[in-house]
Amino acid sequence: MSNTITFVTGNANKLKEVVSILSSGTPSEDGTSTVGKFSITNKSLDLDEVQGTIEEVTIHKAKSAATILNGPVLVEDTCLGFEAFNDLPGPYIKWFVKSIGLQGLVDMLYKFDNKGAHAICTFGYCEGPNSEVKLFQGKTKGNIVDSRGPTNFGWDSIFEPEGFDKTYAELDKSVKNSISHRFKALDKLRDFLTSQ
Ligand SMILES: O=P(O)(O)OP(=O)(O)OP(=O)(O)OC[C@H]1O[C@@H](n2cnc3c(O)ncnc32)[C@H](O)[C@@H]1O
Ligand SMILES: [Mg+2]
Repeated sequence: MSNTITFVTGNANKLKEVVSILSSGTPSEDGTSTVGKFSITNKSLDLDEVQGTIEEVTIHKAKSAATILNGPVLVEDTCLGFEAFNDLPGPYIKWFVKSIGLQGLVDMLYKFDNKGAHAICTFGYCEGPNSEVKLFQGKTKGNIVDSRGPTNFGWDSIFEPEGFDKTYAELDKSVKNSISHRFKALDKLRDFLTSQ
């Protein structure tokens, strides 16, 4: 089995965070990271996303990527769910951001006192087209607030993680990358890969 895993994503900001977290802040120049015996490289592809739970969406993404690339792949799907909405939009958050914007998301919670939200990141690792997909999930709780900070990465500017008075967008990248949903999921993935 090849020791090179391809991280497949169409999102440059995700990729930056993954490389930075896996290389503990000092990424190699070509964006490749090393975890245990594995070298993680990347490819930008927009994979089809099915409807379903975050697990189903991630498994489908991983299988599609492993089939297209015919080798070991890593994919990731990110959810943002509101407590007042029984964890919706969840895996559909991307389409909500696109269609109603950040202010629209804030307005969805206008009538509710509970502004609680969960950011969930799920990595799917698949060794090849006929292999099972292994999932690694991380969750960070926070609150939805009026947009503060740069708005270049998804819903970062309206999510204030619990225990902080800054949004993800206002926090130093190194701080976000030490508490985020993505960091927690990568911690589990790193444990798995280093034990292989
Ligand atoms: O190709 P993939 O990896 O699927 O990249 P994507 O941008 O389509 O990402 P998702 O399908 O996982 O959708 C997640 C949405 O949440 C956004 N997002 C993901 N991680 C985020 C983070 O850490 N902070 C803020 N927004 C984030 C992202 O921009 C999307 O709008
Ligand atoms: Mg996507």
